[in-house]
Amino acid sequence: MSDTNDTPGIVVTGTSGRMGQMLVRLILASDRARLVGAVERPGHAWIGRDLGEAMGGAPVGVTVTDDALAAFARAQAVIDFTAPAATVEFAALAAQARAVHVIGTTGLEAEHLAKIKAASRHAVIVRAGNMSLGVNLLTRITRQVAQALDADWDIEIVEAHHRMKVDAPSGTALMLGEAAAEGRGIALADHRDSGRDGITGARERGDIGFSAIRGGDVVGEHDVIFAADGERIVLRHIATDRAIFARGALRAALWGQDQKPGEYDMIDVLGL
Ligand SMILES: NC(=O)C1=CN([C@@H]2O[C@H](COP(=O)(O)OP(=O)(O)OC[C@H]3O[C@@H](n4cnc5c(N)ncnc54)[C@H](OP(=O)(O)O)[C@@H]3O)[C@@H](O)[C@H]2O)C=CC1
Ligand SMILES: O=C(O)C1=N[C@H](C(=O)O)C[C@H](O)C1
Repeated sequence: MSDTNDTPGIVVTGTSGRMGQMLVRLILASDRARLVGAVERPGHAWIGRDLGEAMGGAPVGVTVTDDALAAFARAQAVIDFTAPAATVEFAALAAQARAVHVIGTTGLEAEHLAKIKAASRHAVIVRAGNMSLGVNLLTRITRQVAQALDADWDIEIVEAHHRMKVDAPSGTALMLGEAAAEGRGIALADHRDSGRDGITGARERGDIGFSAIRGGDVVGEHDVIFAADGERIVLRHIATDRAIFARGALRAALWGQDQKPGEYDMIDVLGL
């Protein structure tokens, strides 16, 4: 049963996480959406508590639950920055509840993506490895530059993130790699070179290389390097505040209200 208030009701999953807390604050401050649910995994210390109090502030009237389906059934959208196994489960439940599912989770593999695609037959899913305007614009620029240059220009993607990040290459790096491959007219899967270590041999012409740095509290930095003999082009995005991802996700949740079931990305949302 849906809530009757005019603005879309939103459930945030993984509310105790870095992105979860950022999303909660953004939605509570928004006059375009309402927070109607907060989901954590069974056994989490926040279950049964008021979300605001669990976050160390004033009560907000939303009790943290592990019953995702019941929460989703009261919502028009679910914003989900958690982990691959949880996201696949949430995709099926959001589809059952006919709620828009905004997926920011990265590290998704083919088996996860297939299940998300299946769920998108019944509901709107917006998924992107990076929800910021800047990075999505950078994917467009990357595609354009890759299209203009031939394989004499080696493409390398270097990313840096905080010490707690669990997946590599980052979702953003893969988005940028896909954009470069598209511009060059090749399949990334056939030319991806990540995790160099030891006697690797010389670089394969036409490959797209990935390197990952992990340390400190880096929010997210990405360089797309086009390196030729005698010159180099570097396209760079630096995130200094996770609010850019949260704002993009909320925008996607609102945009998704008017769409037909299917799988979308931030390029669709932003109209880039
Ligand atoms: N697309 C984008 O723009 C961005 C994507 N991300 C991605 O979002 C994801 C989360 O990042 P971040 O917030 O930094 O990570 P955190 O580890 O801080 O947060 C993840 C949260 O999800 C929770 N969670 C995991 N499994 C479940 C479950 N089954 N049910 C409910 N909650 C669950 C975790 O709880 P617990 O601690 O109990 O495991 C945790 O609270 C990552 O994949 C990251 O790469 C991050 C920023 C931007
Ligand atoms: O885990 C993070 O923090 C981030 N993850 C996303 C990614 O994998 O690219 C987006 C952003 O860079 C922050």
